[in-house]
Amino acid sequence: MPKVDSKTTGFETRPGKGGETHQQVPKSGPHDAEGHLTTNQGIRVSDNQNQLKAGARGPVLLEDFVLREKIFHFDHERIPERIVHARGSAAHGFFEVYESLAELTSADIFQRPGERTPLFTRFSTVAGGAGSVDTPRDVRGFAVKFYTKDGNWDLVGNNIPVFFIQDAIKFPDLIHSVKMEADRGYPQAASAHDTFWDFISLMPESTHMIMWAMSDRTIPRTLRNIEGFGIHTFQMVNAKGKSTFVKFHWKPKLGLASTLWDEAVKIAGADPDFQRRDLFEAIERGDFPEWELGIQAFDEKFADSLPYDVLDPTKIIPEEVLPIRPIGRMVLDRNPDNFFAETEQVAYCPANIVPGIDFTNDPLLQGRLFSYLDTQLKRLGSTNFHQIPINAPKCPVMNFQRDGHMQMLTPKGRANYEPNSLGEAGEETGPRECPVTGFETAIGRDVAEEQGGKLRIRAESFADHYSQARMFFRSLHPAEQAHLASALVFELSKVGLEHVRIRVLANLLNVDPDLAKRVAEGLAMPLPKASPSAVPVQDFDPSPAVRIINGPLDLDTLAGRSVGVLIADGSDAKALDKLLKAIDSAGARAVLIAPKVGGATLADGSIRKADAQLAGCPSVMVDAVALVLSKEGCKTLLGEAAAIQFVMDAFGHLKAIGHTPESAPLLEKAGVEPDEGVVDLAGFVEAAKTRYWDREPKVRMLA
Ligand code: HEM
Repeated sequence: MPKVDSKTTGFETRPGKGGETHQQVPKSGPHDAEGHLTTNQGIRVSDNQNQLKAGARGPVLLEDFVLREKIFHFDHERIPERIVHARGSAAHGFFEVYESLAELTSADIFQRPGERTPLFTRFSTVAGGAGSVDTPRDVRGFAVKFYTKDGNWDLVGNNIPVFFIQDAIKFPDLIHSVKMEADRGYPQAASAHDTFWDFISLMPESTHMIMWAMSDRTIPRTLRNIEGFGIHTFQMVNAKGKSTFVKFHWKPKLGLASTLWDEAVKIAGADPDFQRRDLFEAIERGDFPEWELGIQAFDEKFADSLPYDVLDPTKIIPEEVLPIRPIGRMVLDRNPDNFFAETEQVAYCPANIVPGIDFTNDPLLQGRLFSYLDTQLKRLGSTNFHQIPINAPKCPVMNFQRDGHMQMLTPKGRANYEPNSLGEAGEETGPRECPVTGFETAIGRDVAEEQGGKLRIRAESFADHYSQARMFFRSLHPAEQAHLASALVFELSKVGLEHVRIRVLANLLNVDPDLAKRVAEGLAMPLPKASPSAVPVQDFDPSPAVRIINGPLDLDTLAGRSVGVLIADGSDAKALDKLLKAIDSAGARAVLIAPKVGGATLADGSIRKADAQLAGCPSVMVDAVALVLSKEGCKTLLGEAAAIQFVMDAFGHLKAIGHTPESAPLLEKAGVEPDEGVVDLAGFVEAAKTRYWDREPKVRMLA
């Protein structure tokens, strides 16, 4: 008998002759409504379970256009993934400007206080393929497409304010070296291998970036906890044509937070989509991630006063030297409707700028201006990819460009060129240029330099490769310094070529002799002589703003974080509810974890459903843990390796552990040596707002 399953589908479910399931529009209709499955030509399909055959067991007929179209489309579902930044997660949102920036820029987006501009932001890792994991040690891409009234502006940055190379001509070499090695096809999404470090060891200009890349910045806890940087110096140009140099900074409202390396490795196994899931779920539950956009604005005189070149993308201007002016905020408040249509097909391009913003002569930026459009033609298959909804500007687009693969528009009339005089015959003449509102390239500095000869050289002002690397290392919290040194030991331990390790050590000596010594000891290698530096290394003042721990964005908070609450049969319902309420009030998300996903029978006889099964939710998935166990429940878990590991890892990853007195045997079995981060349930929510860095030397041998 057909079954009407109206609650879930509104369709009738009936078995076919071979026992297969057919979900069908009810025979009684309505047949004029939506809900009918069709081919791409709009032909309604009567059977989506069986091919057209000659006889029930006979050969398939070539005329089965329903089958052929379906399989044809499926066969072509994959498109080339991005050559870099292939794995990404994205969301829609808006930018809201705080005040008019008319004195700096004529960009429409920055004129009217409080005005919102829609945007689409994609975060990514760099080296791994589209199907790789979320938590390798890697730079995170931070690309924002602003759909302004004057056209699309793309700010295509990273979560690190500097880059590996100074000249775009080295980009293919850099990426070849970090990707899977050419002959063996591994490692995936990892820089810890010979070819990457071989290249780096020969590129002293990468030293500053290597300091950032080996720091905790490249193992962020979530995508909601990263900063973003435009990296290059750009220009803002006001209505009078006056230009000002700017650097763009995104500051996360939830602060900066990282994982420990051991934690990142374990997350990769427990949930390869950890950061993608986190972003998606936060937005789904209305916990919208937010960043503040700020600028460092400066003139040529200031630029000339700096001991480094502002056109060099391996340098920062420390916030202590030039404070950041907040200019607006970005809120991500809507997930994509379709991953492929939006996250995959979005095409960011640093060349997409709007009147009021302009490039500089940064040689890395200049090369990027060519690369993106070129690669996107290959990736998206047509010059018309700007018409894909996620890429299409939300302002009028009118020109005489025509035709091409996958042209979606149907321009009318004869005017596909200009100048034309078709208007005189009463016909449509099409759009025309506008010297008043059209994009004008800023007449910036370096005009004199541009009049020089054609030179394939690197500017001498780019020659200091070590002073800022030293400044960065010396600005870090001691725990971060130890992580950085250990990361170098880890990566170089995976490098089989000894001469490469020696060359890296020789470069590190220029950064900081103590760092080089720690890494050499960690590798059990003697220290070589320092490599030559093109210019003397300088001791700049430290920049505490680059720190995570105890830095300006190290917020003691539970907001936006997650807490794993372990329960088992016999747990106390009242204590549990009180804790859950406190976690919720602190702005965090409680994840109820039990040995079985169906839940646990609490002491009062009630059944509490779990959010996750213990074996499938190790403590690396959460920011702090609470053990709400009864004596009996705890006793049972003493025989469960997942429970012991849960506690052991939480302790080893320096997380707060709240617990009932009855949970003590589990702490003991997990080797927990109580400290100020191991507390009773009453003190837990406060304790859970931070990690316990002082614990680290007791649980880990760091370099
Ligand atoms: C400051 C230096 C750089 C930054 C911050 C940067 C950032 C990014 C980001 C965030 C993406 C991913 C965009 C997305 O989510 O779709 C990306 C993609 C890409 N980048 Fe870069 N990049 C840099 C340097 C370069 C250079 C020097 C080149 C080449 C000369 C380059 C070529 C590419 C290419 C080809 C893609 C793939 C684009 C696509 O398929 O849509 N990048 N970059």
